[in-house]
Amino acid sequence: MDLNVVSQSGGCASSGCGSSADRLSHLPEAIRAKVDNHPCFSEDAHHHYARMHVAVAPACNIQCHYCNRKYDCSNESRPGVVSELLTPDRAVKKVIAVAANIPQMTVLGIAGPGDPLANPERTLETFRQLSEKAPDIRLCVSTNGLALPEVVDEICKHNIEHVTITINCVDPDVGAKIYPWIFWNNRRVKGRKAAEILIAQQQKGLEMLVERGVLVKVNSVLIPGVNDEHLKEVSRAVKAKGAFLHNVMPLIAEPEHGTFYGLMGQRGPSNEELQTLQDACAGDMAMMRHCRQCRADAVGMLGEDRGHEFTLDKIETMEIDYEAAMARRAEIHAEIEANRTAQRQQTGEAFVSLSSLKRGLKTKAAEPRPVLMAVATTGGGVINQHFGHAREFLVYEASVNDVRFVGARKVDLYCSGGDTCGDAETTLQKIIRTLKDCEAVLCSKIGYEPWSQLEEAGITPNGEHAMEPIEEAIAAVYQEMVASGQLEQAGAEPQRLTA
Ligand SMILES: C[S@@+](CC[C@H](N)C(=O)[O-])C[C@H]1O[C@@H](n2cnc3c(N)ncnc32)[C@H](O)[C@@H]1O
Ligand code: SF4
Repeated sequence: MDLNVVSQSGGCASSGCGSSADRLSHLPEAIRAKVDNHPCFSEDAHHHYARMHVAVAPACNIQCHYCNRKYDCSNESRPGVVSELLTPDRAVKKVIAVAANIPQMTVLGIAGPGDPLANPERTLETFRQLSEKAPDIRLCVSTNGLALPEVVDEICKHNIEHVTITINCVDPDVGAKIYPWIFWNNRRVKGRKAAEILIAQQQKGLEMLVERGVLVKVNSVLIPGVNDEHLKEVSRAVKAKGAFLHNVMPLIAEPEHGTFYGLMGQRGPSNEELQTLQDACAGDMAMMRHCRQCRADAVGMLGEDRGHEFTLDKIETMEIDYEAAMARRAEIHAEIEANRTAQRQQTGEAFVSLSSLKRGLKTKAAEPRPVLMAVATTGGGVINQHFGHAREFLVYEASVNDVRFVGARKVDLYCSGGDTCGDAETTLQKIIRTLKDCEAVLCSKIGYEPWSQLEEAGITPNGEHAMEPIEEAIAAVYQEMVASGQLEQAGAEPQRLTA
């Protein structure tokens, strides 16, 4: 997570080399303690800790042109999608079962499938029971913000320290193109007026939460041609009000989802468009780039879904002693933290080496160009996944200044056995297209076929850094590339590493 600029923390500004874990160290202790093991609020934490959502909130008080909660597919990971709705009692049972079986699970979020605050009794009852029965789990909630100001105090009563508000605009003319209606004071309000009310409530809710010391993440859906340029203004506005993090997410719009945008042929942004906008907003605001746009009943590490292991029939049969589970969880968290410290030290050494490379450059123009590299990992902050088993690749940008995470890219599984058969493009070709702007792919192992096709496409496969911390491995590969002279920029003085 790029935390070079952090507003709610009191305005920390750092620059120069530093791993994502190190960047957390610039935060005031009280804030670091809140995000350090929160996979959605800290990029570094998402390598080590898991989250879950419980689907207790079916209704919504507004309509967004990109949302249709009726369309469900159990194989699909997308916001608003769920397999089964839960009562608060059942949700609590499920959370306890998951926490006992997945000790890395530190966060329980309520994010739908509708709006949690349009279902206040169900949402608050779930939080009330959990804060009593599972006090070691962080609670958070995700909302469109319409009902937020009225429930802020109630939320704070349940010890909720993290809230996400979806803010797609601060201009009602833009809002009128995203929201056809809201339900407000027992009637339906449409068009510009609806957007005006929604925006005012969101901004008021944000201010109230910040005043009470709650960390606020703002989600914005990037809708090309509708709010793309406008999101920079949104970023500035929410930063000024004290938001902690801005998460610009790509619109998902397929005709078969039955949404207005899907049916109208509205497209989502490309990876490049998303990254360009995130970079443009980053000057003003700390950006989240590791969001996986989870289902409203997701369970596990970000990017994975273990919900099928915890269906109602399965949890009914589980006998859990949560006192004992809490002790075990604490032990495992201590192990995770010991590993993170060791990784931080290793990565720190690689960054010292990058810094000396930068100092050795004669001029700015002589700097080797930055490159993108993709990584296959199952978590733990290390390169530990076979190329063929990856369902997503994490993409990092390496330069002489830094190694920074820029995003996760989903792919179809290469080793699924059902590749070519009649498709115009094979699974491997699709993966290569997804990674076409990357210079290298780092994984634990890779087969002969993908190796040769990646090379042919100009992407260097690399299996030499298995089990190494990700950022350390990337820094090492980058330095090898610089040493070989392959990253020299046109017109710049040639640079060679001597060591
Ligand atoms: C399903 S919503 C639930 C919480 C709440 N109702 C809200 O909208 O903030 C979770 C997040 O997914 C986003 N989302 C929903 N449908 C989406 C889509 N088709 N494309 C991109 N983001 C979407 C929402 O904007 C929101 O930020
Ligand atoms: S506010 Fe959330 S649940 Fe409601 S329509 Fe929009 S995305 Fe869907």
